[in-house]
Amino acid sequence: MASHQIVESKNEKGELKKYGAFQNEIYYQGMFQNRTVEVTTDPSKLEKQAKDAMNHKAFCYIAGGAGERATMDANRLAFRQWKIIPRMLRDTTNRDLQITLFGQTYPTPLLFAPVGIQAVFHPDKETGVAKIAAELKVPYILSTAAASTIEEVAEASGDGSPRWFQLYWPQTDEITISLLQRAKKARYTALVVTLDTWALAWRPWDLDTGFLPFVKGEVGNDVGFSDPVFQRIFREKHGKDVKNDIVTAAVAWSSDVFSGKAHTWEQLKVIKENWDGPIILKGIQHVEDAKLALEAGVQGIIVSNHGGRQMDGAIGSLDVLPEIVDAVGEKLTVLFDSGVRTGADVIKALCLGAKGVLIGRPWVYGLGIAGKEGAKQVMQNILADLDQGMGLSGIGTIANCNRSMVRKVQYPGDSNSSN
Ligand SMILES: Cc1cc2nc3c(=O)[nH]c(=O)nc-3n(C[C@H](O)[C@H](O)[C@H](O)COP(=O)(O)O)c2cc1C
Ligand SMILES: O=C(O)C(=O)c1ccccc1
Repeated sequence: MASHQIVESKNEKGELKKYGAFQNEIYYQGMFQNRTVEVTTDPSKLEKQAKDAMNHKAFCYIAGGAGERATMDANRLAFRQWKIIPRMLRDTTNRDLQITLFGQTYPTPLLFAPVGIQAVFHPDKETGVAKIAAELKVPYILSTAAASTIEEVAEASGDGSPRWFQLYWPQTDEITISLLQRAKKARYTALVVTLDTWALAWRPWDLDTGFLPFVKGEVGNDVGFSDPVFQRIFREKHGKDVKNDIVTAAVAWSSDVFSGKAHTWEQLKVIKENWDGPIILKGIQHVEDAKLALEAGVQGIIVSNHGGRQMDGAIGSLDVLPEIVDAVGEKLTVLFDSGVRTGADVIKALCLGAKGVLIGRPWVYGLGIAGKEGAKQVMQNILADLDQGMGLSGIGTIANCNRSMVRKVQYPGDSNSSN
């Protein structure tokens, strides 16, 4: 049972713990109070725990969203309104959480969403999270806006561990191609191209706290600053090396990557010509864009509104998932993120047709609270909750998730807690 192996661990005598399944592992730790890190198991308390533990600006950066956070609310409300209809008298004692994406099998349906500048949350940063992701065998998706380099994260994640690269698409093709070559060489197996953040949104919390460290050159430019093509172009233009003027270099890098200029469908050609593995477009919300993605010849999409951090007023991401799956789900691998907080949320997204689910803020809070082990604990909690919830819903394998098991119902009291 691949889903059980990854949480097997040994006691002091070297015996395998008899509690193998995800939920038993967490129950066991809770009952005997031997959790190695104290991250709450209550999703509605996680944000508050992070707020108390973290530097104020860094906390606001994670917890904040675009505008009045209406899309963040819509993401949660959509999850509240979709309800699970459990099945009974099915043998689901041994659950299998495996999925297969692009020919690769993974023991769970979760992925670490790409998250930038992780050094501002904890010194463990990307390299630390990549390590615990490898331990969990959950794919780690490295952001272009990282505080570690492509090569450092590959090294930390180790041979054979699943890692994908997320591209913030530079305006300069030569730089794009160089990033893709580096990611290929460092054996990232899939490429996520984020489409919704060619300019940063109006984010009041960051504006009010003055949080934009990568533009000032403080942190978060490691992928760019370590790039030989970016370095050469910078030298030619400015007559000096990146390392001798990181403030100017940061402006040059961030204005190439977050240029305020959207690319076009035609320009995807450059990426397709320079990447051998699967290409996944992140930030799709409109069914017509999903169809254009199919026409463009990519292999997957991530139905996402960036966790409500980009277009405020945009629809809750879960609400567009069914129509997108109906339109392209047989031909494209449809992944999902935005607003996933619990095991039940994962089940809902899978029942609505997602083939895998990315987790954003929750593990970042865990990272802020207790470093990489905190991030790991949060993912394990969601996995345990998912494992248990699958059993209680009569779902033995991920393939059993289907639309007959969910229904949209609007109760007057539905609220948007667990942001
Ligand atoms: C602090 C933070 C930084 C993020 N940085 C990136 C990034 O560098 N690249 C990217 O594609 N998405 C980024 N995202 C968006 C996530 O990948 C994901 O779409 C989002 O967090 C999902 O919503 P959720 O937080 O409600 O789970 C970031 C999200 C957060 C919270
Ligand atoms: O904050 C984000 O959502 C994001 O995608 C980002 C943008 C710039 C730098 C780092 C992360």
